[in-house]
Amino acid sequence: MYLKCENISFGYKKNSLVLDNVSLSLRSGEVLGLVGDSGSGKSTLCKILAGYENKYQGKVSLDGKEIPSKGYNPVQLIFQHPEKAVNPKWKMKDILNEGHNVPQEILDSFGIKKGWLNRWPNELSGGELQRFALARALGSETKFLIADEITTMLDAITQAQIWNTVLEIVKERNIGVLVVSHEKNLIKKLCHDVVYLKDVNRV
Ligand SMILES: Nc1ncnc2c1ncn2[C@@H]1O[C@H](COP(=O)(O)OP(=O)(O)OP(=O)(O)O)[C@@H](O)[C@H]1O
Repeated sequence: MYLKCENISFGYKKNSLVLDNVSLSLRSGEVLGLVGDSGSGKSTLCKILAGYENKYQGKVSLDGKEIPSKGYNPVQLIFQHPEKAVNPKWKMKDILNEGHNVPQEILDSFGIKKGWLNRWPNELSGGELQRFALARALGSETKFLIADEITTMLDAITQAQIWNTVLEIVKERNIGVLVVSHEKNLIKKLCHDVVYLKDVNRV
């Protein structure tokens, strides 16, 4: 299976492009790094790939077909700040099982403790919340994971624990992963290949 974007051009403002004719292809089971200067449009491209932004030119496809806009999205996006992706008025157990029931074995592999399920999001650390975000995103229908700086705010040990778990799961399930990071060592350690996004506004 392939997740592809072809000739993507996009700007938030008229006459000002953030992405100019960008193409990228990610196959099942591949761990691909996406690097580039700050502001070059990496997060914007992630949003386009996961269907969060629709007003672009070009084509995004999953095995040559358009990604369905309704129902479970097989392309799941995880952000740097998990607290922004959760409803602060919901308990973690409700956030976790909003779209589908997350299997106990996924909770165990991310080290999610039973007691955390009854807490509010603001009663968890960034690392704990990110484990929830990943467990939720790795539903059985997930085919691709877009990881936008997901461990940037975490200490080295937590970062390693989280990535080890993610890599184990994606390998087992043949999920393709796009890893956005500024950390060269992390990219080198995790990724089979790397693409560089050029800043269109830099000469
Ligand atoms: N919602 C938005 N509205 C207007 N401009 C935006 C919006 N989001 C991002 N931008 C602008 O688009 C450009 C690309 O931003 P984006 O976050 O995609 O870059 P990035 O490569 O992920 O950067 P970083 O590495 O710093 O996270 C930046 O100039 C940014 O200011």
